[in-house]
Amino acid sequence: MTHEAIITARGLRKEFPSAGRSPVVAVDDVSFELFPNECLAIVGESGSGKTTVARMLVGLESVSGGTITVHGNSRTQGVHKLSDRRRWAREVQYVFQDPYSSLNGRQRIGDVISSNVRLHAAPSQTPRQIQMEAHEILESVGLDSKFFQRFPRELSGGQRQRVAIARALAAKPEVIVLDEAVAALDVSIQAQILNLLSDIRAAQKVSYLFISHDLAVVNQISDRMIVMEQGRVVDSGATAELLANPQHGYTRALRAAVPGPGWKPVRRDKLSA
Ligand SMILES: Nc1ncnc2c1ncn2[C@@H]1O[C@H](COP(=O)(O)OP(=O)(O)OP(=O)(O)O)[C@@H](O)[C@H]1O
Repeated sequence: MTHEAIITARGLRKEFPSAGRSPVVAVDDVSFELFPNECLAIVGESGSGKTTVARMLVGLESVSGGTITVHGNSRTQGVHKLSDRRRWAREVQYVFQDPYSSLNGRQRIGDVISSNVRLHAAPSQTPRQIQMEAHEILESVGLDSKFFQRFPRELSGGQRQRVAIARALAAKPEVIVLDEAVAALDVSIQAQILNLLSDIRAAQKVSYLFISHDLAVVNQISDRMIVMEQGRVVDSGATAELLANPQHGYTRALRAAVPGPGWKPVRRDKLSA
């Protein structure tokens, strides 16, 4: 891991207006860094502000205070030019929680992927090369050529989430934000997707900002984590250490709430994935 962060958030703040009352402070003084090829988890219960942080990063929400930069370039002001939008998209892609609503039902899977490849392709790339690349990307997420002609409704939840990951990869991003990306899936399918994400990270040197309320999942995939409660970061550190020895009462409470007999943190160096 080099020491130059890709993403740097400093004192990030988000207020939402609330009719007749003082604004809701969804994110309050949040700071973190994301380094190349690492997986940083943002953990917290529903409403703690995780998604709002991610939405500010990708420009889906304005920033009320503080800064968020990618390679030192501010994302606080938003972008207007198409070329800047494309650059932002190449830097950071977003995979949403719900694989059922995040894909356009009328678009074939092949088109979902090839349209994103095309958007970020070099001008010299031919349509045939773009098609081939789209096939390769689908293959890399475990979906063979027969999926190219299919529609989202013909796929399972896990397969759809593979498509959503493939669509993100088509932009060749440096960072993928995974926002509760396995939360809607059965536990066995979750494990397959987490393994896939680990394989992709090993092969492609991509970084993940992995948003989740589920410490068992975070334990499997992330190197470091920050814990959010009511908009603030209350705990942070290496995932295995923090889960073994949570510093903050809130992290201890989250940790204690993880279901399953004999649940214990797994050291990353003992993980096979
Ligand atoms: N557009 C909005 N307008 C007003 N309040 C909002 C808006 N979006 C989020 N909030 C509020 O901001 C707070 C943080 O929400 P956020 O969705 O970021 O939390 P979260 O930790 O991601 O939870 P979840 O996993 O349920 O999405 C909540 O109190 C939420 O109600």
